[in-house]
Amino acid sequence: MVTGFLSLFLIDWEANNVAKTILDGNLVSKAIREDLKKRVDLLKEKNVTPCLATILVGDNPSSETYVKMKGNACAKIGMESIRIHLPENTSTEELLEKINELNENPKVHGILLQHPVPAHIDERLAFESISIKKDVDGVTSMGYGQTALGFGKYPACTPAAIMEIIRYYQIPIAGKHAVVVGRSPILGKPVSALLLNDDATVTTCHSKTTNLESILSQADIVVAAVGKPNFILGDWLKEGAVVLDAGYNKGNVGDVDYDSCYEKASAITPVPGGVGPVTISMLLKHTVIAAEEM
Ligand SMILES: Nc1nc2c(c(=O)[nH]1)N[C@@H](CN(C=O)c1ccc(C(=O)N[C@@H](CCC(=O)O)C(=O)O)cc1)CN2
Repeated sequence: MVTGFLSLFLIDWEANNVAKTILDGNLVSKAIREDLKKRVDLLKEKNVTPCLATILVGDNPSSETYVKMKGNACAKIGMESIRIHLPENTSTEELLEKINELNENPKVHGILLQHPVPAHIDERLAFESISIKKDVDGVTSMGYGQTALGFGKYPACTPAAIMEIIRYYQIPIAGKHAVVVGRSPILGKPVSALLLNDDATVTTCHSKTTNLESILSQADIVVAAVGKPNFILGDWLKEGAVVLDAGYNKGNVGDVDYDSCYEKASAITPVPGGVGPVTISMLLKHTVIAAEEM
């Protein structure tokens, strides 16, 4: 029997129904990078320094920031990085040539081609030219296929980050209804596959989906990967849903309207400080694995 202040507190707790968890990507990231630092030190004792090559084409300021963040993150845990910055007018052939050089460079364990590339470049062809052994960003069709079949070594990094956050916070997914909003090749499609592989019942929604709100109202887990700022509203959610916001819109704004979704959710990732930092940690992790397996 609970009496007094405690009983009032419990009634209030039950009335609000859900305890909130802010899914802290910086915390998850810190744990991953601490482990990676130790693994990098061990590799260095064997004269192997994990090395990530990043390729940026053009002058998109956000992409410049992300590539810089990746290079800095490598340095912080003792990894090497090679930063290649190609001009906006680079041709597809020139880009393929550069990727080929990196494929053949034995010092390089992982290759990242920053998306998006300028419109005149065939991005798919460029992604496909990355050696599967060095596809630490999970962008090749072979990498995606392996991920979908459940034996991929390097799933695309944002989907991998979402799964890592789910694991870190021990959020149950088997038998849960996960709704992914977005179907891009390096986000919506692979995260749907990863959730399915972990026994969620997955609905993938996209721009032609009718009744999005009604589908979302049945979701236990929502992954927002739509690329539209503040798009998902709290009113659309089931009480107690877990919300993972993979949006990275201008001004560090997510795809989820945080304040209204926070009210409804039992757990939610913020932007910034949610999926983003873990995405970079997964890229480092995949590169370290590639170096370990060399
Ligand atoms: N080849 C790829 N291109 C792109 C990917 C990718 O995974 N592979 N993802 C996105 C952008 N992205 C990485 O490239 C990315 C975006 C945002 C963050 C991040 O940590 N954001 C911070 C805030 C940023 C800041 O402080 O300025 C956060 O959310 O806390 C990391 C990676 C597109 N392209």
